[in-house]
Order: sequence, then C-alpha cells, then structure tokens
Amino acid sequence: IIKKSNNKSVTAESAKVRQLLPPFLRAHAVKNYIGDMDYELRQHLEEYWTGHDQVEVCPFVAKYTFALAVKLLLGVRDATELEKLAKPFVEAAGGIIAVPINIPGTRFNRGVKASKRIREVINGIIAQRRKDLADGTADPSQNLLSHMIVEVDKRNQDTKNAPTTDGDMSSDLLGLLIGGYDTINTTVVFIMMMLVDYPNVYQEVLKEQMEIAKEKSSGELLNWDDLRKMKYSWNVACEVLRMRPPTVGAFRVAKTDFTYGGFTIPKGWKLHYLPHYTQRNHEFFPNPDKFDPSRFEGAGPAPYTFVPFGGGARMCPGNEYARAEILVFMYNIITRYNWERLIPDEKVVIDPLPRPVHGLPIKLIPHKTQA
Ligand code: HEM
Repeated sequence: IIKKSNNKSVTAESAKVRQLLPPFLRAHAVKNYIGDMDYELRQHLEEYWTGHDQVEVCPFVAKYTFALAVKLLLGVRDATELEKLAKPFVEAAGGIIAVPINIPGTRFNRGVKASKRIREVINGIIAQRRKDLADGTADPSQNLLSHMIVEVDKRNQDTKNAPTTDGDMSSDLLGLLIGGYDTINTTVVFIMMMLVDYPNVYQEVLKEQMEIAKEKSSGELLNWDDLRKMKYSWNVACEVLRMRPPTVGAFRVAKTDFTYGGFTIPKGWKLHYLPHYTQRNHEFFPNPDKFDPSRFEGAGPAPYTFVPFGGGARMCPGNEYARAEILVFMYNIITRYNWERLIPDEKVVIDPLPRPVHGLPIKLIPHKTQA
C-alpha cells in the first residue's frame, strides 16, 4: 500500500488513450502484423547474426523490438527518422523507474530531457502525417498513429470535449512505445537463457517449430494459424513470464474499505501489486522455483494467479501484440540455431527490469538444415 491516492488526471488521460488502442492492439488487428514482425526479424537476423558465431542477445533484441514498434505503431520506416527516435528512446525508457530527482546528471533528468526530444520528433511526424492523410497519400487504417489522428480530429470537432492536443498524442505514443519495449525484450532474453539451461525444453520447442517450418514454402512468412499451433512454445514463454515477470507490478485504488491478511485497507488508498510474489505462491504453483512449462497445459493456472500482464479492466492492452512478437521471435531463432552461453553463470541485475549484466553473449550453432 503506497498512499492515499490523489492522481485523478493520470487515470483520465490513460482512459482516453485506451479508447483509441483496441482496434490496433486486439487479436484481429495483431493478425495483420505477424507478417511484418516476421519480415523485420528476418532482416535483422540477416544483418546482425548471419555469418557471426558469437553475438550479444540484449542489444540485438532491443534494436529489433524498437524498429518494429516504430514501424507498426507510428508507421515510420525511414532509417534516419528511426535513428532520431532510437537514441533518446533508450534514455527515456531508462528514466521511467528512477528516483525522481530532476537535477542535471541524474537518470531521471536524462529521461525527462530525452522524452522531450522524442515528443518533438513525434510532433513533427504527426504534422507530416496530417498532411499525408489530407492529400490521400496515407491511409487511416495503416498504423496506430494515422488512426489516432483521424479519431482525435473527429472527437475535437465536438466542442463539449476538452480538445486532445498533438502533445497529448505524442505523450500517449511514447507511453505505448515504452510499454512494449523493455517488457518484450526482457521476456525473449530470458526465454533464450532458459532454453540453454533446459535442453529438454529446447528440444520440445524445436520439434514444435520445425513441424510448422516444414509446412512453409521457402521465404513464406508466418501467419495467425501458425501462431495458433505454437502451444508448447507459448507455455514455455508463460513459464518464463511467471518466473521472471518483466514488470514490478502496477497500482490500484481501493474502491471500498476491505480487509486483507489481517490489515484493513481504507477506501481511496493506493495499492501496489507484485506479480513476482503472486506467481511464486506455493498454493497455486507447487514447487514454484522449478521451471515447468507443463503448468500451463489444460486449463492452466487459476484466474488472477498468473498476472504478468496485470488483470481486470486495466489489464495490459498489448498482451496479444506481445504474444505474437514473442512467438515470431521463438520461431525464427529456434528453427535457425541452437546456442550456448559464453558466460555460463552470468549474473542478473534488476535495473529496473531484470537483465543479464553482460547482455547475454552467446555462441550461435546454426542447424545443418535451415528452415
Ligand atoms: C511481455 C510484454 C508485456 C508485459 C509483461 C506487460 C505488462 C503490463 C502490465 C503488468 C501492465 C499494468 C496492468 C495493470 O495495471 O494491471 C501493463 C500496462 C500497459 N501496457 Fe503492457 N506489457 C507488455 C507489452 C505491452 C505492449 C507490447 C504494449 C503496446 C504495444 C503495452 C502497452 C501497455 C499500456 C498502454 C499499458 C497501460 C494500460 C492502462 O493503463 O490502462 N504493453 N503492461
């Protein structure tokens, strides 16, 4: 329990964004992104991993997830534009969970300055996109930003509503980029670590993914039906999300007085939940420190015991997008490679999300017959 809540404006602002998100983040929209996710990853692998026998996983994954999010959410494909966003983005993401001391030299201060620079770049992209939408060279259904501009402009015509500004939109978009960045990075990095540590699990995932690869013609991109077949792979990803939930939790406000564990929580108090503790509860996850993807077979864990994406009305709206990106990643890496850790006992730090301290350097062992 943190404190009595007084932060109504943040809640109202996120509620506004939430209304604009579903068409672009729900399963029916995510279906259309799978080809792009796959294509972009193949390009990245070709550029950064093909022909190398030693690589670092963390920077590679970060580059890929960022380029993909900028393409799918903002519709930006141009390398110069991407570079303008990429540099300050890493500092902005790093300042999100930092001691809020805004003086030069602090991580928080660097994050604030970087997010200002990103908003300026996004404001420029919004202005250009408005022109492109007006002269018909952009399509409103192409990406989240184009859709947002059309919806916001429509809504702003109704003078009863307080207008949503371009600044509001760029803040929301920055929030989205950040929300789906470190979370996915952390998940795929730990999947790669676990698959080295549990070779029997690696073999099972390989078998499942090779079955799918066998059915594809050369160069054919993944689609929704392929992802639906990746049941065991998703159980593995869920077990990683259970043992290493990327987020340190989220907040809720008590709507009424209630008692929990012998403590009375008064109405209006702010609460913080921690997926890490819930997901290691012996009652729901026997032998909780054991990596065991079979926990997710059949009906899986009881409701609200597995909460890496939160739960209820404010559950993460990016969960389908995340699932697709994680599975596309697993397919591409596993059908191409086996790998070994170059630092077998590499330490994990929490900074503020968990990450291997040296960026997970690995030795790549390509399969003899590639997918
Ligand atoms: C493995 C990947 C991800 C994990 C583990 C994750 C986890 C979470 C969690 C725990 C929350 C708080 C939910 C709550 O309040 O109970 C959240 C919120 C949110 N996430 Fe994600 N997330 C992931 C990926 C994404 C992606 C890919 C996007 C966008 C493309 C995204 C966008 C958001 C947004 C906008 C919110 C705020 C929702 C609101 O306040 O109503 N997330 N996420």
